[in-house]
Amino acid sequence: MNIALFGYGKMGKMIEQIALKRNHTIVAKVDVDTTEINYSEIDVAIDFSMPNAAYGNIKNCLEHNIPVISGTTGWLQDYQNAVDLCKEKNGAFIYASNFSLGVNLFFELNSYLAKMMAPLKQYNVSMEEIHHTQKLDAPSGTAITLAEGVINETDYTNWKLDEAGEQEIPITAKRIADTPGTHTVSYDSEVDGIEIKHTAHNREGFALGAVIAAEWIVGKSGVFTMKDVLNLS
Ligand SMILES: NC(=O)C1=CN([C@@H]2O[C@H](COP(=O)(O)OP(=O)(O)OC[C@H]3O[C@@H](n4cnc5c(N)ncnc54)[C@H](O)[C@@H]3O)[C@@H](O)[C@H]2O)C=CC1
Ligand SMILES: O=C(O)C1=N[C@H](C(=O)O)C[C@H](O)C1
Repeated sequence: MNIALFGYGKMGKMIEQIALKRNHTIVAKVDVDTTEINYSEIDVAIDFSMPNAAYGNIKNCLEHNIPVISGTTGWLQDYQNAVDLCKEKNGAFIYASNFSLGVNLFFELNSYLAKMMAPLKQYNVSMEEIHHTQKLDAPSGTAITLAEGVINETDYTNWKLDEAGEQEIPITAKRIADTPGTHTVSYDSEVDGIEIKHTAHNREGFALGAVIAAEWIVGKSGVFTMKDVLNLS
């Protein structure tokens, strides 16, 4: 497969390594200073760029009928526009806040636990995410997906960074050097606590998941999620 990388930073470079090992060809490495892109040779685009760049990259690819995988976080105010454009162009698009298999299993576990905890009003939920110090957005996309998973199963209505109101899930974002991504969901009562935690040891899991999603989407049309790719419930 001919892959174009949009964003050639930490993730772009890791995805390149994994893609080459899986016998794909990288036909473009598009970064902030790229002036020309030959769309005709691209089978699929993988965007891990920046919050202010992701939607523009996705739009350009969909307008050139290129299927797009996006892992960039912090641009979701434009997600619905991407969905609408994808449908209008009969294109193919996946956004995932986290492409790793482990986190996608963790999302399922989070929803299952939230469903069990929903009637137990003596427990309050909270979340913590820890990432490296170069991360631009907070809270992480993964923490937002986890919060949405809890909101779908409980009476919580929203999430909030730091101090939260009555029906809101408080999310704490910490920035510590060289931390690829750690997410904890906690339920606390006066007498005990329950925690589930996912720790990324490096970026390989994210990159492999993105390449698997790219392999999966070629030849399809529609807006998909990692649940579709991994065939999860
Ligand atoms: N969904 C997932 O599984 C994961 C998502 N991420 C997200 O992916 C994004 C990238 O992460 P990193 O590679 O760690 O960041 P990074 O800062 O190392 O790389 C981002 C790259 O995008 C480039 N860029 C800026 N404007 C651009 C434009 N208009 N077009 C193309 N490239 C442009 C930057 O110059 C930089 O090289 C972040 O939003 C991060 O939160 C990161 C890891 C996993
Ligand atoms: O910026 C990162 O590094 C990561 N970003 C994603 C997020 O915001 O959840 C995924 C992963 O946690 C690493």
